[in-house]
Amino acid sequence: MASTEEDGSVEEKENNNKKRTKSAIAVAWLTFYNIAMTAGWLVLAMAMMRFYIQKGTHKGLYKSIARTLKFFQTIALVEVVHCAIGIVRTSVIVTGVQVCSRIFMVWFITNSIKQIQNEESVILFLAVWTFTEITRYSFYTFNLLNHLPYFIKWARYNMFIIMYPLGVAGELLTIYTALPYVRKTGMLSMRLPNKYNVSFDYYYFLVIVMLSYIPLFPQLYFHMLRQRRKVLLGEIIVEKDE
Ligand SMILES: CCCCCCCCCCCCC[C@@H](O)CC(=O)SCCNC(=O)CCNC(=O)[C@H](O)C(C)(C)COP(=O)(O)OP(=O)(O)OC[C@H]1O[C@@H](n2cnc3c(N)ncnc32)[C@H](O)[C@@H]1OP(=O)(O)O
Repeated sequence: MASTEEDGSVEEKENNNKKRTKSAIAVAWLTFYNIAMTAGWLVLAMAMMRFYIQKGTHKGLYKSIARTLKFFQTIALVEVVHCAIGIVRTSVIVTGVQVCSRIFMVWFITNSIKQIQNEESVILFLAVWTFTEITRYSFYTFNLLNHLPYFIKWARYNMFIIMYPLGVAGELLTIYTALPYVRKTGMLSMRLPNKYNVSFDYYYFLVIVMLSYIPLFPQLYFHMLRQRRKVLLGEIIVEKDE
């Protein structure tokens, strides 16, 4: 009996040690990840400002930062994995929608349709994303290091109130501007007859994407409002299990 109890406590200790080691690894990885992402978006911010100061126009700005933007925005897919394996307490669905819609904007809209790259709406969503991500990743970094300045916490949970609608406006305007080019060129579309016997019209797909902002965006926005109440006002919020 005594030995069983002893075994039990050894096992328990081992499990606790494992949990501690795992969370230490998770914390180390997240700290590294968030520092790298803060740096990446800071580089983007500086590149955009330098371009604008030197050239005095936004024309050509997207092209000049496209590679860095594609790299750091695509890497953000890792955040869906963070949620899925449980190292951050965030919904996979909320994070998935946020990250995938951004990746879609970057790769399948702005990168694929050269004619729209100089639109003001592109600069609008780029500026908003950049500001948001610098704030968000520095918030996570300082939080993990237990040295979170209040102004970063304040900015993380207040600026989105304006930034989210502005970012969405930039994204929707960009897709809207892309529609005539997509219709004219028939890009990424498949018309019948073809050997796969499949028809796909990218133009209508984009219309559906635009419409999908109506049910999806409020969910992201209200999620952030709930997070805001929890973090800034200390409200206890019971989230439904997924
Ligand atoms: C294929 C075609 C798809 C087309 C889809 C079309 C539909 C699209 C509709 C959607 C529109 C989106 C538009 C969007 O792109 C526009 C913009 O972004 S504009 C700029 C403004 N944006 C924002 O402010 C972004 C706000 N969103 C977010 O911050 C996140 O993405 C979100 C997942 C929504 C919310 O974040 P989260 O739930 O993680 O909240 P918290 O930050 O409070 O964190 C919760 C806890 O998790 C910990 N955490 C999370 N991530 C990390 C990390 N990287 N490192 C460390 N810790 C992390 C965090 O600390 C919290 O922990 P705890 O509760 O323990 O304190």
